[in-house]
Amino acid sequence: MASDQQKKAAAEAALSHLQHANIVGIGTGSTVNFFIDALTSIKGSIDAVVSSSEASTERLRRHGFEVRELNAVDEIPVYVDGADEINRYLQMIKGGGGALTREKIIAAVSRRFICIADASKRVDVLGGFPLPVEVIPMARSYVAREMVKLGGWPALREGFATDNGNLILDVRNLQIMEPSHMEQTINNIPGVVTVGIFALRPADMLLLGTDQGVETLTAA
Ligand SMILES: O=C(CO)[C@H](O)[C@H](O)COP(=O)(O)O
Repeated sequence: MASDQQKKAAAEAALSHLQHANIVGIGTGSTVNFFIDALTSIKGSIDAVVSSSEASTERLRRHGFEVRELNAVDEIPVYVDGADEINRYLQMIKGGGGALTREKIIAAVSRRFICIADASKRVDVLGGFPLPVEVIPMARSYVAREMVKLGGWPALREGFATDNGNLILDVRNLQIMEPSHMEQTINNIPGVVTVGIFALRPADMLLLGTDQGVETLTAA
């Protein structure tokens, strides 16, 4: 099955895990785009959505969803988002689309985080995918040097600014054996807005599109 078909199958499977949530948190990326499209079939049962990026907001509005500011909601029952890599503990690397900061904030507010992904995203050790780090522009070189001290090879994502007006360093060559520790270490570097490791708040459930169908995984 092509990866797009796997993404679509995982996205559609997420519909049956919303459990009548009145507010749904929406991630960013091509898998989430399939989810947004599928969500239209139950639009009537959702009061509003909270979006993690301008791109998702635009798609949601086009489909007629009410997009609510995060500050206007107290709690989000369920958040659905993709991942660039995910391990057996449902810890992830995210940020391939550059929306990692807003994604991490919405994940923190949400009661349940459902990750939807194609089979290629499932890994034993995080770090094969270049780790995105959102940085304040004036700290770019300093943070890059700090990444080198950690053994990484940082590269500026050329011609890209996040929805928050910041830059992204994509860091290769990191074998992330202790994701929570690495998440804290990198987040503590002055100038880092967010690192794309989601380990301190992992997903609660993974819906993985595979050639054999959609597998449902909870943390090992
Ligand atoms: O973290 C993300 C965006 O910041 C995405 O969830 C991640 O990049 C996966 O994207 P896709 O569904 O297109 O493979």
